[in-house]
Amino acid sequence: MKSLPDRKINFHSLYEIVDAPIRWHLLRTALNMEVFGRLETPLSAADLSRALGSHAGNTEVLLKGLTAMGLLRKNGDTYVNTELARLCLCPQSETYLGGMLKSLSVMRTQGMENLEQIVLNGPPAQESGPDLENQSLWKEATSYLGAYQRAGVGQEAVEIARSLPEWPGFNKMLDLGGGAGMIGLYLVLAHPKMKGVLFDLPKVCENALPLIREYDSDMRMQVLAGDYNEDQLGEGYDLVWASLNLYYAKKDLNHVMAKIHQAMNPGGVFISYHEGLHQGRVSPAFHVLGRIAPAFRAQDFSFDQGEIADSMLKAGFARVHSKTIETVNGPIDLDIARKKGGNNGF
Ligand SMILES: C[S@@+](CC[C@H](N)C(=O)[O-])C[C@H]1O[C@@H](n2cnc3c(N)ncnc32)[C@H](O)[C@@H]1O
Repeated sequence: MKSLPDRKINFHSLYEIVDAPIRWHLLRTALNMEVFGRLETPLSAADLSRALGSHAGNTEVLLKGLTAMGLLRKNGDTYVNTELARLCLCPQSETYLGGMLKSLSVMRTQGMENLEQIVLNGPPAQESGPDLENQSLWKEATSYLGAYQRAGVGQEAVEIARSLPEWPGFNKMLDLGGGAGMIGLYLVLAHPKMKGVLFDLPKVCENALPLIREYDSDMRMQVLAGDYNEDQLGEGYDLVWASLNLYYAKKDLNHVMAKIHQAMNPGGVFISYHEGLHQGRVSPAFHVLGRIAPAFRAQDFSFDQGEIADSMLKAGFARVHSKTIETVNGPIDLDIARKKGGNNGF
């Protein structure tokens, strides 16, 4: 006779894997139907369904699901946005992340519906994912990148840069591949005198400039359009900031790094903010999984831990200090490089 297994396995994490797409379907549907925009003030499911022209019963099911996910609060018969939904999911908010989340979901899951075929046969013969070197894609992304940068990433950059002993002496900074340019703008406006330059692809700069001017009446932030693989980056920088954008320099990272080094003043500081994969590229999970769809298309573009720091040293930076910090973008490696000269003692 067989005996029953004498084990008590905690397999709850497997349910969470099954549930993950459910959460996204609920959120995507609510974003598409502009549910959050209407729940700034409390509404019952019946009132909301009248406003949306939707099925009353299923509108209530949707609202209950969003409440269970912590995006709405239920009070009696009415539903209202939580703080997170109010700030990040209402289209009228300056920190609306709905556009970015929808675009991320496409980038992160493209091709996954045929995953068995891809695992069996290898990457599709024709590239099927978004072309991340396409200027138009980044141009369209500028407005949602701006909201993302205003939602805390800009302030995070300020905290990092302000903790540098060189901070008070900075006069000019470069936000390299900065997209909407808000991170550079936060840095510049947090400093009494520093001016800034956003460097990005020409079509992106066209969209970024009016966004920057909304906040920068003194014109402390300028825009320099170009491709960092081909063009010069300007000169005289005391601080260079590059976050989540050096992937497109990967064909020859050392070449771009040498240009960054050359564009900086003696004693200048270069802060790189990128993921660093380790343990044979299986960790951190957030980055491994977030970029696994392109990896299946043979476009595994994430950085290894130490890759950027090595390139900084090859380019002639005197010293690199690296550390991993927890961010809204998961664990991020900060590689802080110093150029010889100035008052930094190298
Ligand atoms: C993921 S966004 C990151 C934006 C910003 N640094 C941030 O952290 O929010 C990548 C940026 O790199 C820029 N980029 C891509 N290829 C580039 C190139 N060859 N030269 C300059 N910028 C480039 C894109 O236009 C886009 O703005």
